[in-house]
Amino acid sequence: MSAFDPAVADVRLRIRERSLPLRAPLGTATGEIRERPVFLVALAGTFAGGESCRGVGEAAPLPPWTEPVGDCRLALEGAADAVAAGAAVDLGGLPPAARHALSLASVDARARRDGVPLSRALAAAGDPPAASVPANATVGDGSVAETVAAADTAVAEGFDCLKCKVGARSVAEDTERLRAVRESVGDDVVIRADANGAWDREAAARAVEAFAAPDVDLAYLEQPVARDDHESLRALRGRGVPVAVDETVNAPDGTDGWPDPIGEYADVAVLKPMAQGGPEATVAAARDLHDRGVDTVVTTTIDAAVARTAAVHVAAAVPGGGERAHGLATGDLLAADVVDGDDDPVPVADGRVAVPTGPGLAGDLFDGVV
Ligand SMILES: O=C(O)CCC(=O)c1ccccc1C(=O)O
Ligand SMILES: [Mg+2]
Repeated sequence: MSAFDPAVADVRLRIRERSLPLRAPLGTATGEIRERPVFLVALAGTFAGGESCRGVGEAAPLPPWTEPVGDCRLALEGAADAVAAGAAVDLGGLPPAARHALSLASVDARARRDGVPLSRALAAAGDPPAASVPANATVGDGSVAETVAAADTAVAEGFDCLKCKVGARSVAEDTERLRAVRESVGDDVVIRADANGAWDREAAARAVEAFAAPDVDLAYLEQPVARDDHESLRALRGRGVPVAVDETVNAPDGTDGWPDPIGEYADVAVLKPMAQGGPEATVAAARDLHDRGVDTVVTTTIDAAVARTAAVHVAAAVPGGGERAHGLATGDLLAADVVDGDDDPVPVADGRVAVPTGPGLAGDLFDGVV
């Protein structure tokens, strides 16, 4: 009997820790991201029906979206020890990145046993997952010239949606950056901005007013104010720029702190599977949000290829997931990954990612990485 999946016998859990440097630091309003610690986990055992059970998962902890790396390591080591001792592991009691790793390994194993892609296993029964999903390019903080150069490169690569980091400099400078990007890329490209909670209500209101102007034409502004400044989120609605929430709905302590009713506080919810505790929890949250009139955009926390591939399956399975761009073009931000670029099962081509069609995450592609 498995510790965290009652259908699995003789269960074993292997963990491998790595640290993946970014090619260049990603500038955000809360500092630079330079390196990503990741834990790869392999689940092996035997299903009750006698079929072999193999699944791969990943935890890529990143505060404040998830628990710190040390807590994640302890949680995973504790789970592996419990599994080895035949004791129960309560996935719900683990912090989100550790929970993501184990629930991903578990759903990958079940989808591989059933011979269906992870996206199919995650989607609602009568609702086929998207075959491909659009992705936005992620443009870090930088000077006007650097921002325009990054935007132009992304558009030349085929992206028609850009997400620019803002909030690291003044609202006036960010407006200048976005206006210059709009001027350079033209009217057919969707531009989003992400302030990572940098502003108070007054600065955010100035930003919204400036970004609503036709010479910027922002599609949405992500996390303009601090995660728990719910009333400012509500006050910023309906002023010409849709509001997206990220940190507000991706906190390590779960959904308890979400503003309610969420539809009064946000037009769009950015869901990070790594912060939501796994693929299944993320799809469930997206369905709930959809019922409340809030669209979901799925993004990574700059994860390694295992969790990035899982996020692509999740994006394909959420309601309307094939129709809007997701934050899934983060593989190229890494200087090294757990598979070579040539083996990446979810490359971005022309601004889209094809959803892998093999069983589970990507067939047995990741079995060697743990
Ligand atoms: O959404 C994207 O384009 C990529 C993901 C991204 O921006 C991100 C990556 C790591 C940590 C936080 C964030 C964020 O959305 O704030
Ligand atoms: Mg964000």
